[in-house]
Amino acid sequence: MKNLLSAAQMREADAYTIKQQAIPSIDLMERAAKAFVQVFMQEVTEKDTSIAIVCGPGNNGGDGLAIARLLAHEGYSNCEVFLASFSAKQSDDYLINLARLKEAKIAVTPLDEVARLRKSEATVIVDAILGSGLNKPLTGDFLALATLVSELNRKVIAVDVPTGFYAEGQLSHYNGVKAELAIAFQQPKLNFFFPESVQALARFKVVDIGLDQDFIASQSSRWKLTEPADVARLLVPRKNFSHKGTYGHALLIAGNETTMGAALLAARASLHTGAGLTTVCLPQSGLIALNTALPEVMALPRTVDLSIDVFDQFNAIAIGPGLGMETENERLLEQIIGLKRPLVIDADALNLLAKRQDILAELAPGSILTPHLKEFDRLFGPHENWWSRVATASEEAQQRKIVIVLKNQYTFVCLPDGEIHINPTGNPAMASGGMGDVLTGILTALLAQGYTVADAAVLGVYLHGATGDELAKKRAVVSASQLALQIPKTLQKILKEIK
Ligand SMILES: NC(=O)C1=CN([C@@H]2O[C@H](COP(=O)(O)OP(=O)(O)OC[C@H]3O[C@@H](n4cnc5c(N)ncnc54)[C@H](O)[C@@H]3O)[C@@H](O)[C@H]2O)[C@@H](O)CC1
Ligand SMILES: Nc1ncnc2c1ncn2[C@@H]1O[C@H](COP(=O)(O)OP(=O)(O)O)[C@@H](O)[C@H]1O
Repeated sequence: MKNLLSAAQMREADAYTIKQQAIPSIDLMERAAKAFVQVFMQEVTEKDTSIAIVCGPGNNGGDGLAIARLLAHEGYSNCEVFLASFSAKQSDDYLINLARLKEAKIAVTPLDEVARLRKSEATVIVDAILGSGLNKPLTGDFLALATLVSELNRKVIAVDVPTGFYAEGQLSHYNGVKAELAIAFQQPKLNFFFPESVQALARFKVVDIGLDQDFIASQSSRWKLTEPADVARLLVPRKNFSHKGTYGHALLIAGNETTMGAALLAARASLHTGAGLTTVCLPQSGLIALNTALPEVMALPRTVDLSIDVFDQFNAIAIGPGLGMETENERLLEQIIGLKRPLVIDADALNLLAKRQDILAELAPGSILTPHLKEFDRLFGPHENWWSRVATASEEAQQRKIVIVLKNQYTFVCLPDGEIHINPTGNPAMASGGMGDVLTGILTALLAQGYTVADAAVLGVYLHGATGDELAKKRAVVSASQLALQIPKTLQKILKEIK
C-alpha cells in the first residue's frame, strides 16, 4: 500500500531526494515539468490549441515556466505565458526558468492587472499560480486572478493542485481555481479523496517525479492508499483438495417484507465471493424468492422463537441489509451482539444501533461497521464536513477496536490501529440501491473464509469497487445484481496477476 504523506512530509521527501540523488532542485523541477507535459499531451492533442500558462511567483510558477518552454519544444505553437508575480518574492528556480524562457525567445506577459487575462482567447489554461506552498487563504490579487481563471470557463489544467487548494485539512469555503484536471506530482493529495474536492477539480492524475520511494515508505503516516499489489498479496487462491467446508459458512441476517431484495443481493455476493456455504436468516415470506433466485443458498427462517444457539455453526455473521426497524429485529440485534462475536453490521442494524447506543457499546472488538454518510452521522452525530467525519470514524474504530468502513466514492477503511486505508476503486455508475448490500455479502464471505478483519475490509472494499469499474467500462449504470455476478471474474483477474 502506498504511504500517503502530508504536504509537509512531501517537502521533506523533496529535500531528501535532492540530497540523496545529488539532484539540484532546478533539475527536479525540470523532471516534474516533463512528467506534467507527458500527461498534458494526452489531454490536449491538437498542437495548435491556444493555451494560456499562468505562472505565480514560487516553484509552482517555476514549473509553469518550464512547462511553457517544453510545450513550445513539443510543437505547441499557440502558447501565451502570463506572470502573476504581484508583490511576492520569486523563488530561485522560478527565476532560472524565467531566464531559460527568455533565452528560448518565448514572450511573457506580466499580469500587472489581473483583468489582462480576460483578453486571452486561450481555450486551455494551465494553472501554475500557487501550488502546495499555499499557506494562507487567497486574498487580493491572487484571489481575483483565481476567480477570473474559473470564471473564464476554459478547460483548466492545474499544475500539482488548483490554486487555493489545500492538500489536506478541511476544505469548507473553497475560493480557489476550479480545474477540470489536476496533474499532481508524486502522489495524490489527501484532499483529492474527499467529496468537497469537487469544488476545486473534476479529476486528477498523478505523475511520478522520482522522489525517493524508500524515504516515502519510511515516513510515519496513518493514511494508506490501497494498490493492486496489496490485494494481489492478500488474496489467497483456492486450494487443491479443498471442499465447501474449507471456505466457511456465512450467515446474513437480512431482508423484510418490502426489502427482501437486500437479503438476496447480500447472499448473491457472498456466494460469488466464495463462501463455502451461505445461509440467509430471513422472514418466512422470503423463502420462495430465495429458493428460486439462489438455489445454492440456504435459509434460516426468522421466527420469534429462533434459538440463539443456532448461530454457533456460522464462521461469520452479518446483520442489517433490508432488516427493518421493528422491535423484534431490535431484540434480535441485541441477542446477536450479546453473543460477543465479531459481526458485520450494516444498514438497518446501524440505524437500530443509532437508537440503542447501549447495545453499540457492547459490540465485540473485531466487528465491521459499514455506514454510508447518513448512517454514520446517525450513529456518531452530525458532521459538517468529511474531514471531521473521517476523524471521528478513526477515533471510534480505535476506541472500540473495530473496523469502520465509511462508504463513499473513495471509501475510507478505518482500522483499530489508527490506519486509514483509502480505497481507489469504484465509480458513479455504481451509485444505485443495493450496492451496499453486495458489499456486506462480500465482506461476510471473506471473513467466513478466514481472512482477518482488516484484510477482509481492505480487500472486500477494493474488490467491490474494482468489479464496478470493470462493468462500468461498457455500461453507464451498473446494478447491484450485475456486480455480484461479476465478482468471480475480478477474483480471477487478481489471481492471474499474482502468477
Ligand atoms: N522540489 C520541489 O520542491 C518541487 C516543487 N515543485 C512545485 O513546487 C510547488 C510548491 O512551490 P512553493 O513551495 O514555491 O510554493 P508555491 O509556488 O505554491 O507558492 C509560492 C509562494 O506563495 C506564497 N503564498 C502562499 N499562499 C499564498 C497566498 N494565499 N497568497 C499569496 N501568496 C501565498 C508562499 O510564501 C509560497 O512560498 C509545488 O506545488 C510544485 O508545483 C515541483 O517543481 C516539483 C519539485
Ligand atoms: N460514486 C460512487 N463511486 C464509487 N462507489 C460508489 C459510488 N456510489 C456508491 N458507491 C458504492 O456503493 C455502495 C453503496 O452503499 P449503500 O449506500 O449502503 O447502498 P445500499 O444501501 O443501497 O445498499 C458503497 O460501497 C459505495 O462505496
